[in-house]
Amino acid sequence: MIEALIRTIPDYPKPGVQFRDITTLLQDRQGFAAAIDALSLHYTSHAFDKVLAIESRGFIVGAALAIQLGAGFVPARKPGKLPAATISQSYTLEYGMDALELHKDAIQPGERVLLVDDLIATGGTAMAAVALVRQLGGLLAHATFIVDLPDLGGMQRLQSAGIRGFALCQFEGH
Ligand SMILES: O=P(O)(O)OC[C@H]1O[C@H](OP(=O)(O)OP(=O)(O)O)[C@H](O)[C@@H]1O
Ligand SMILES: Nc1ncnc2[nH]cnc12
Repeated sequence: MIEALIRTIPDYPKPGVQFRDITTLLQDRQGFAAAIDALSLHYTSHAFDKVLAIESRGFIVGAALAIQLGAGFVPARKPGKLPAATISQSYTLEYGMDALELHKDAIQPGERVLLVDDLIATGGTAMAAVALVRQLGGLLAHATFIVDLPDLGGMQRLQSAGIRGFALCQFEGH
């Protein structure tokens, strides 16, 4: 059901990319709630101090999930957006390059962190977030997504870093 509510836009933002658009899921009141419930249900036997979500689509999923899991919310933002002292990590995307920043005081050493984004493709974005959390001494063993694009290998990269990834649905191809 969740998969059926996600729209595919061919050749966006550049030729060859099949863009998996979650806005059609978010605008469906039952679909959005079902997605957050399913992600939350997956972690009933876990305890997290913080949900760390990635700008910008990750914020939508991460904020809702943080409330359901009873965790604090930490935004990982694109460069120049966070007002206090930050650490930074650059990465490559399916369609470009970018960087992520985290407030230095957003995570305390030993805190258990759940990484949240709407989608994992190459895993470049998620791995940058992992590096930032670990630099601050956070414990990051789980990452969760609505969509996984398995052909791009992101989940395997997470697994190699000792992180257990979970996604509600998969789309084959790019
Ligand atoms: O696994 P990867 O290859 O790193 O790609 C996944 C990332 O790409 C998208 O974000 P995007 O950078 O397009 O930003 P947005 O959320 O602001 O649209 C998506 O929301 C993930 O964060
Ligand atoms: N194919 C894709 N669809 C939507 N978001 C993405 N982020 C990276 N690749 C993507």
